[in-house]
Amino acid sequence: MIDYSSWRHVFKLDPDKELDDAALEAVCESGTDAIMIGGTQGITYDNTLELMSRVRRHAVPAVLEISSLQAIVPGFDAYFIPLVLNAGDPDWIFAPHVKGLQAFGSYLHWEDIVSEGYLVVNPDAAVAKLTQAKPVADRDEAKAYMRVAAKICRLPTVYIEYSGVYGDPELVKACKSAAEGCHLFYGGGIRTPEQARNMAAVADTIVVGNIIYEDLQAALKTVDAVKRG
Ligand SMILES: CC(C)=CCC/C(C)=C/CC/C(C)=C/CC/C(C)=C/CC/C(C)=C/CC/C(C)=C/CC/C(C)=C/COP(=O)(O)OP(=O)(O)O
Ligand SMILES: O=P(O)(O)OC[C@@H](O)CO
Ligand SMILES: [Mg+2]
Repeated sequence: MIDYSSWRHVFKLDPDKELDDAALEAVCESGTDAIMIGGTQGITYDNTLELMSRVRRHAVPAVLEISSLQAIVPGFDAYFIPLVLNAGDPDWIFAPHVKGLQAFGSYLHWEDIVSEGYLVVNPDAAVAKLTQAKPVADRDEAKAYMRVAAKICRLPTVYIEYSGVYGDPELVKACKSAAEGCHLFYGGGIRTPEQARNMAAVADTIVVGNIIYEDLQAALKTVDAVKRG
């Protein structure tokens, strides 16, 4: 079973985006705790397999955040399975999971599966549109979602997803105060060491994505900011 409890920093790589070998090596050897592969749009079996194989040249743990039944590739260290807490279309809460278990049930190693309560806070993110995410009214409501995930559903992890924009550290802090043993991931809009440090102060793990493709050197600086203070 993968031990994500000590992870402070994760890079999220998108199979639908280009990254040359030198950049990929820099990301994998950066000192980040893990590589998460995932995205909402353009995720296929082939592009996921290709990216996983390239990441596998390095020792860093590699996990898949599943967004499509058609792109579940064997060979990852663990599989993170999102359950969208504020999905407006309830089919995104359990329907693909039922299909997934029908398709893969007998091949499953449950110790490699990590359930992830997903709170989609940025209404403009692709995942918000896909799942018709209900707007999160305020910090109090975010905290209540967190309690539903941690205390009622007893999920092991929650992911506060702001994909594309930098979020509200006070909202994340409120969620953390209600997490009680549930591991809190934060992702969205981290572009500077200061943003990385600020979110790492309130979340258990920060996830850095788009900046890898926009400014690699800036992305690499977020690792040291979190891991070396
Ligand atoms: C052979 C083998 C290894 C067997 C093991 C198989 C296995 C692990 C089976 C699991 C069975 C199972 C329960 C499957 C569920 C499958 C599934 C499709 C679940 C649905 C997940 C879900 C709710 C997806 C909705 C979208 C979502 C929440 C995606 C998360 C990732 C995300 C938001 C990425 C960020 O995207 P973003 O950067 O904003 O978008 P772009 O793509 O535009 O960049
Ligand atoms: O791409 P960014 O905005 O860094 O967000 C990271 C991650 O939370 C996306 O799922
Ligand atoms: Mg993305």
